Amino acid sequence: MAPRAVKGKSKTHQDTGRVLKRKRGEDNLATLVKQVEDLDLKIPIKNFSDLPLSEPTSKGLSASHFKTLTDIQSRAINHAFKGRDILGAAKTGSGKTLAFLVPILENLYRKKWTELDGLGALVLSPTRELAIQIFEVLRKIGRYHNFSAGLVIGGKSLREEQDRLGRMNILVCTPGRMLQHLDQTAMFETNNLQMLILDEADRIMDMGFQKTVDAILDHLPKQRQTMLFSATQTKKVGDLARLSLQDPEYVSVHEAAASATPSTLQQHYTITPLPQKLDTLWSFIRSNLKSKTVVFLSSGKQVRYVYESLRQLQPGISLLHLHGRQKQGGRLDITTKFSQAQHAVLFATDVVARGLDFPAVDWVIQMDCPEDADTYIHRVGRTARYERVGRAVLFLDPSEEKGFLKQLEHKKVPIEKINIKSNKQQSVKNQLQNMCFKDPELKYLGQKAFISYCKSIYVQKDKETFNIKELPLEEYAASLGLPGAPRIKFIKGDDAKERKNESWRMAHMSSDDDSDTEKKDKKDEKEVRTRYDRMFERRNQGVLSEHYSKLIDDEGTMVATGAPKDAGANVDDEADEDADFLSVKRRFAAGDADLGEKSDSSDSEDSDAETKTKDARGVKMVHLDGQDPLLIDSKRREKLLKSKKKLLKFKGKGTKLVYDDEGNAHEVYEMEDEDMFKARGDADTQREKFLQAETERTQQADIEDKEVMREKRREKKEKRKARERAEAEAEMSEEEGGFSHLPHVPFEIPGSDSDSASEREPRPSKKQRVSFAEPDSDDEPKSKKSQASAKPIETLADLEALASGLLG
Ligand SMILES: Nc1ncnc2c1ncn2[C@@H]1O[C@H](COP(=O)(O)OP(=O)(O)OP(=O)(O)O)[C@@H](O)[C@H]1O
Repeated sequence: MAPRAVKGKSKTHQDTGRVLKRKRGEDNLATLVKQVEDLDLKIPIKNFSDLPLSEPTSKGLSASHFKTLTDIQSRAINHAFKGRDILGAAKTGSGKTLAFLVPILENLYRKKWTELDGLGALVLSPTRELAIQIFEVLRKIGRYHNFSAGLVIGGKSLREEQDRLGRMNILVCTPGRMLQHLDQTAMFETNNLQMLILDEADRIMDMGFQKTVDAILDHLPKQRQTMLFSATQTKKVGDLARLSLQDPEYVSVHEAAASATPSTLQQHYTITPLPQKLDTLWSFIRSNLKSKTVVFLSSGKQVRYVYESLRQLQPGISLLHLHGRQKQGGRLDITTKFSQAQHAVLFATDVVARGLDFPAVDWVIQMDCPEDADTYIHRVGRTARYERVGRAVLFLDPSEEKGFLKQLEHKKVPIEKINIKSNKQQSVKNQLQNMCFKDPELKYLGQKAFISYCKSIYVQKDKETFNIKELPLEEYAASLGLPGAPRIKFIKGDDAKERKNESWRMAHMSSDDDSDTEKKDKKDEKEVRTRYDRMFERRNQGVLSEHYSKLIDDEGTMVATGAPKDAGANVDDEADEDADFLSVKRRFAAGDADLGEKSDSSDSEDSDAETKTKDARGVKMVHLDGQDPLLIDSKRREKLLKSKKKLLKFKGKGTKLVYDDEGNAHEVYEMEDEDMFKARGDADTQREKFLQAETERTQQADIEDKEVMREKRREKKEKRKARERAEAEAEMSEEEGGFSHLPHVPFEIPGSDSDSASEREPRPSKKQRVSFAEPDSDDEPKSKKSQASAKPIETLADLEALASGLLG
């Protein structure tokens, strides 16, 4: 008996303690709400400790070592606390992220937001990398809160995300994926949303995202708090109207400042004619091996080529590259590697131009001129972040100088001209040419890079700065190591014709010359062709050029590739070794099949549906049922054609049949007997009837779906009310001197055991704390450490695992 009495007594004490704790929590919350109401917006706040903050946020901020507020934080957070719509503009690296994350946590906390309330805040980011970064900061400072938070950026199964989305309080996402969920995830409701945040707002509101963002906005309640942040803020009336902003507070930190860029940033430009850019970049990298540098290029293809080619030249510093076409896992690995590196060069497109906070970047090099001054500001903002120093250099072609400097001046960007020391300039042109000749893949990348660069110039709106006709394209192609400027299809008009003819004329220049014609005839007689002849025939035959012609001297040997002259003498030997790889005879059309004869039996292992032949000149061909013959013009192609899986592509998909009871095969959809069809009335009436029946069916389904949703909502509400009633009763009994067995912990997220909200008990007996797990600071007690600690995120898988943990 006695032990039971002790146990009963201690339980009573526990319950009383819990009730008191809850009461204290309620009182603190009421005080917090009052402090926020009384907040004087005119008094700037210096320290986070001076802000009316909840305990979990205060702890999260100090554990992340944030003590004093930056300007934008000091001017935006208090307005945001009061529920105002905000247009926040501040220089790059000035701490805009916390300026919206702290209000998210605090505003939801003061509203006692729980899982049952659904989505409370939505943060939109233009890129996945930025979304991940924002989510990580949220995890850090929100680690002591109980909100559930999720990252929705695509790159993984929609189904997996769908299951968890309905239980999120805070979401950080990219617009495309968000819209997909809003359209397709039945249990995902946003009608309770309190806050919408657009980071890099001007980018999100611009043309590229316009339709997606408008469609997202259609799903969101009009009554909400909306906050927009960017270093280059939009104030376009149209944009503000689209977002239904209500009397927004324009918080601009740098509007009155002398410059739009951080004062700790040194900015320079150098006039580098297009054909010298790569040499200049190489020279820069070679003389800054102990630096961390981001190099911006205008397209993913440019990035790939510059990365691949310079990597092969082994500059003595680690090189990385990042562009939007890479797989998400790889992208995350690269950002992590670059963040952690002390010295490295990252070649990137504008996918990293905005928002990314790589630590300690020394240099930003803009090898390709950005499309406008805003993009320039964001790019250079990857260095000189939060009071650190940094340097930026912009490479300008002489034709770009006037127009672009005007733009920069207009945007208050202070920039000075510098010259490259000629004794430091190294040329890689010859090496690149050599590499491109040896490696057709590299040459191919180079050609793609060339074309995409030209395209990027051609599509620019600012014709004062970007004029493709003023660019020395032939020399530029040579500087990339290419044997001539690839033909550019998108340049229309007379000019294009000229170029095309020029290119053709160059390619056939030797045959115009009598002596060369003689040699050519002799050459044809003996069928002796060099490796390079074959290489040029193999790919991009339209690319033959003056440059290539120059590279081949009268004897047909190579002279100008940087390779020793007698290397040319060995060319034929090498060519023999590589005969299969290089014996490409694309000029024989596949339709020339009747020239062919059956190949020998060694090829007979291939499927029955295909037969192999050789044409009169020995080129192998594969004949597939009912298809034009496919040419085997290289080893690679031959291998490809041996793969049955790959051959399926050429064979068509086959037809699906269904069998009736007698075993007769039928098409899945067969034409009905015409008489029977007519017997049922004329086609229009039948169509009408069909449409009507389908409309009724979908309407009925819609009604049923809505009923199910209503029922689920009703259940949720009832459970919530039941819980509140129970809490009220508990308090009553406390006041009456009794105690309650029902503990109350505000902002609790129910445990992860059950899948749907409707299955969960209104007050789970064992609660699972869901926190923004993060390695703890040393000063935390051990027990708490275990709650909030997690291993640092290194891969996408880690991040996903973490998100799953949060989403439970
Ligand atoms: N109050 C603060 N105290 C100390 N460091 C801070 C504070 N606020 C932000 N920082 C740091 O400053 C850096 C830049 O912050 P953040 O990424 O939020 O800048 P931003 O204004 O969003 O930049 P961008 O315009 O490039 O997106 C980060 O490393 C962040 O940790």
